[in-house]
This record gives sequence, structure tokens and C-alpha cells, in this order.
Amino acid sequence: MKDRQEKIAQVIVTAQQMHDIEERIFTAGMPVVALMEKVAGLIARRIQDIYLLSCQQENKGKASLSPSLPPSRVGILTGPGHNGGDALVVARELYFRGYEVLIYCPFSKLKELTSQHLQYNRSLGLPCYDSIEPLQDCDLLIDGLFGFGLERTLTDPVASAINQLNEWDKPIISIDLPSGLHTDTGEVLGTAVRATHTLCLGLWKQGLLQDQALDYVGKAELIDFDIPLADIQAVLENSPSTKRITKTTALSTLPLPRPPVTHKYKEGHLLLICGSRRYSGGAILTGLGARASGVGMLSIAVPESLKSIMVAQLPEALIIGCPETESGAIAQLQLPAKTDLSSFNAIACGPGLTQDASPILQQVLDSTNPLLLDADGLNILAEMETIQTLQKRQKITVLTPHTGEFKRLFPDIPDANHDRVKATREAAAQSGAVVLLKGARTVIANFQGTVWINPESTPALARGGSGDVLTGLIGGLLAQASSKKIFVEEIVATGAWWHSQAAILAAQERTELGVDAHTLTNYLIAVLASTSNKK
Ligand SMILES: NC(=O)C1=CN([C@@H]2O[C@H](COP(=O)(O)OP(=O)(O)OC[C@H]3O[C@@H](n4cnc5c(N)ncnc54)[C@H](O)[C@@H]3O)[C@@H](O)[C@H]2O)[C@H](O)CC1
Ligand SMILES: [K+]
Repeated sequence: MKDRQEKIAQVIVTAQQMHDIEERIFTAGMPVVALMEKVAGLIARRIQDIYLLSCQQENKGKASLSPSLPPSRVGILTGPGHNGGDALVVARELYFRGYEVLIYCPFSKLKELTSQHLQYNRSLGLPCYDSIEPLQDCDLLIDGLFGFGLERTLTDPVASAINQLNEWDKPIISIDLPSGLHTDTGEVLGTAVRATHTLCLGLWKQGLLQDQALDYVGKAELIDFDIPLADIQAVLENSPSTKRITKTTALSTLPLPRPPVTHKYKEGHLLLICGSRRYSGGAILTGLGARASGVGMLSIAVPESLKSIMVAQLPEALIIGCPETESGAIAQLQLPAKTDLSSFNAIACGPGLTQDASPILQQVLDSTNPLLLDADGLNILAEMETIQTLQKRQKITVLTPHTGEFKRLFPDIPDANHDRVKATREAAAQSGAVVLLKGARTVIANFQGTVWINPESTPALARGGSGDVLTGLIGGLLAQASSKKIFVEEIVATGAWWHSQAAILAAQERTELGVDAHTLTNYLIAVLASTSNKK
């Protein structure tokens, strides 16, 4: 059971894939009406858990639970398709559980099954309106207007109704997706329901994990309705996989537990190339991120003038003071005697470099080491014809741009805000690199099209320096994994998960305003310790 849960928790589907999976179920003999009854029954039970809980919590503050509380009034928003069908079954079940139920349905042409459910609800005496106003006094709204069958931009009257109900500030539970969101891109098609909760049915829809959807999704959870794994496999096996990073996948990739017999050189040697007189903090934060990764040996190449501050901050690291330019950037990568770039298991280059350090980038690009480029490393690369430069490199390369850096690196890839999954996949395919596109839902892709999405983060990370910490952390993980058979994109995805989980823990203890980058580095180990104990 746990195995199924883990597999289901990872899978992300598009509308087409969900349609094809459901078609297999119906072709195998499952009556549509039976599946709808099963799914809607699960939804109705979950709604009562969520909703009754909040009622009881609300009443807890009062002297006593008044037995004469009027039944909660629930408004059902009904669309013309099976999303609407689901909602009408929920309506009937809540009615039988004693709720007062009102229905809004502005559509005259409904799918057959949906129409039958509406007819039966009407026969039970449930009031049905073609305008939204009568539902204004409801305590809770259930959004069954559109699910993954939404094909085009919403128009009136339903668009205006959605805009009105969004102003009511009432709890809204959306079935499958908030109506109005594009199932794959998360784009708002005209307008969309701002859900308090989204109950995603069967498998996670890709649109729910795209940054532009997050203002509408609310708290999202999956309602598993026992889709056979064989049906999922049959539909997805010929497409590039798109998965959610879960705690299980992340922990399985971490270099834990360590072998009982080991030594510092067996646990990876990372070279960081970072910092400038102007941005010494970036070098420190990158070093602290690398330290937290557990990497066995850490060397940090910085301009000579940063050497003393780096030694003070990171006494365990080998600080390499390099000749610097007038402006205080690294002029030349001057490694200690008897070492060259092949002495390291991985290189991470970029934070705080400034573009004056551009000469060293070609040197690291010419190396054969696994290489992570971030910040100014990316900005310098963007001046060098990214695609051609990386195609020539043909070695493990990881790019960690935010949206702005992404646009500079890949100016010909359509706007990364429209479909971040597609844009990241395209960038990885063209460059051959593993590309991590930072965001509220960070996307990682490799050149074969495999995509991982980090499904949980916190706006607390929206601060200078967070990215430097991530660079050091992932660099350290790459160095430790270099002798292991782990897919690079999984290592990178684990770093993104670890980084965001640390920020989430820090925000819980210090609020979202209390997670500066230096504090974040202290939570990297704390979150791991707490997570591993709970494994
Ligand atoms: N099939 C099942 O038993 C299950 C269905 N599930 C639920 O059904 C929806 C998918 O249902 P579907 O009928 O394919 O589409 P929707 O209800 O999402 O869309 C409604 C319908 O509306 C038309 N339409 C599309 N765009 C617009 C628009 N902009 N304006 C007006 N009308 C539009 C289009 O013809 C659609 O058919 C799914 O989300 C689940 O909620 C479950 O998966 C359980 C099993
Ligand atoms: K919906």
C-alpha cells in the first residue's frame, strides 16, 4: 500500500494523459456512472472531514456546541461535463447528510450523466439557479464547473459568476482543479476560481504545480480513486516522465547513512569558485551551503582579498586566494601546486563572481568535472552563446537560473512564465545540461525530457543569498555522488527539496520574514535530522 501511495504521489499527468488513463478504465468495463459515484463519494467524505473540522474548531471557542446549529448551507457550482457530474453527486450526498444544498448551473446543454444527476437533485427538491447571487449566503462553495476538460477561455455568464464569488471571501473547495485553470500550464483562461482547497482526482495535474496557478489552488491534496498502476504505466511509459519530488525520493538520494569505514577524500571534494571584493557575502553563503551538504573536502577559490574572511567563516575549507582584477574579481584560477581541476569531484561556479571574472569560465567549461553554474557564471555563459558552448562541453553540467537568468540564457525559448515545465524541458534538451528553473515550484529537467517538480516551498526563500546557499548545497551533493550511480537530475532535485524543506522549517519557527540566507544554512542540517528521525 505504501508503495502504491509513493508511486501515486510522484506521478504528474497532463489532461490528455488523464483522459487516456480514464479511457482505459472505461474500456476495461468500469461504468462511467460507477466511477463517478465512487469518486464523488470520496470527495463528499473528504469535504465533511475538512468542513466539519473547521466548524467544530470554530465552535470550540463558544460556551458549548449548540445542538440547534442550523445545517450548514453548501453551494454547488455545476458545469456541463463530468466535473459538474461529480459535484452533483456530492450535492446529493451532502443533502442526505443533513446539509442545506443550493445548486448553481448556468448551462443548458449538459453531458447525459450530469443531466441525470441534476434531474434527480431537482426531484429531491434541491433549488437550482442559473445565477450565482442566491448562493451568496452559503457557508461553503463546491466548485464543479470545470475539470481537466476545460478547453478554452471562460466567457460569460460563468466568467462573471466566478469573479463575483471570488469576492465573497467564502471557503471554496474545487474538484480536480480550480475552474478556469489550464490543466497543463496552470494558466488562467479568462478567470479562475480562487480555491481554499483543491481536491485533485486520481493523479496530480501538471497545471497545479505551475507557479502561475498557485494563487488559485489553495491547499491541494490528492484523492486516490484506485487507478490501477498498470493503466498509469501503459499510458505514461512512452512519454518523458514528469514527477513530484517526495520526501522518500529525496531521502533515498541523500548520501545517508554513510559507510562505517570512510575518509574525507571518499566523501567528495568540491571546488567552489565564487565571490569578489564587491560580493564577499555570496562566497560565504555558498560555502555554508556546501558545508551543510556534508561534502568530505571543500576548496573555495576566491579573490586573494577575501581569503582571510573566508578562513574565518569556514575554517574547515581550503581557501584558495587567486590573483584579482582592479575591480576585485578573480583574474585567474590559481590552484595550489600539484592540483588541477581534475583533483575535484565537482565544481560549482558563479555566486558573487561579477562579470569581470569571465576569463575563468572558459577554463571551467573546458574541464571534465561535473560543473554547476549559477548567478554570474550563468550571466557570463549567456554572453558566450549558451547552446553551442554547452553542446561542445559534453560533460555533466547543471544550470540553476532564476527566470531572469533563464531568459538571458535561452532567449529563443518561449516565455518561461507561460509553461515553466515545457520551457525547462526545452532548455535541457537544447543545451544537454540539467536545468533547474527556480521558482515557487522549482522545475528540474534533463536532456532526455525527464522532469522533477518540487511541490512544496515557501515565499520565505525570496531573499538575496538563498540561491547562493542552494548552489553550495547542490555542488556538495554532486561531489559526494560522483562515484555513485545516481541520476544527476535526481541529485539536483534532492538539493532543491532539501533547500526548501529547510526554509519551510525555518519559517515555521521564525515566520516567513525570519529566513535570511545565513539562518537558512543553520536549518539545512536541522531539517535533515528531524526528517531522518521520522523516516
Ligand atoms: N469520467 C468520469 O467518470 C470521471 C470524471 N471525472 C471528472 O470529470 C472531469 C472531466 O470531465 P469532462 O466532462 O471531460 O470535462 P469537464 O467537466 O472538466 O469540462 C466540462 C465540459 O465543458 C466544456 N467546456 C470546455 N471548456 C469550456 C468553456 N471555456 N466554456 C464552456 N464549456 C467548456 C467541454 O465540452 C467539457 O466537456 C474531471 O475533471 C473530473 O472532475 C473524474 O476524473 C472522475 C472520473
Ligand atoms: K473544478
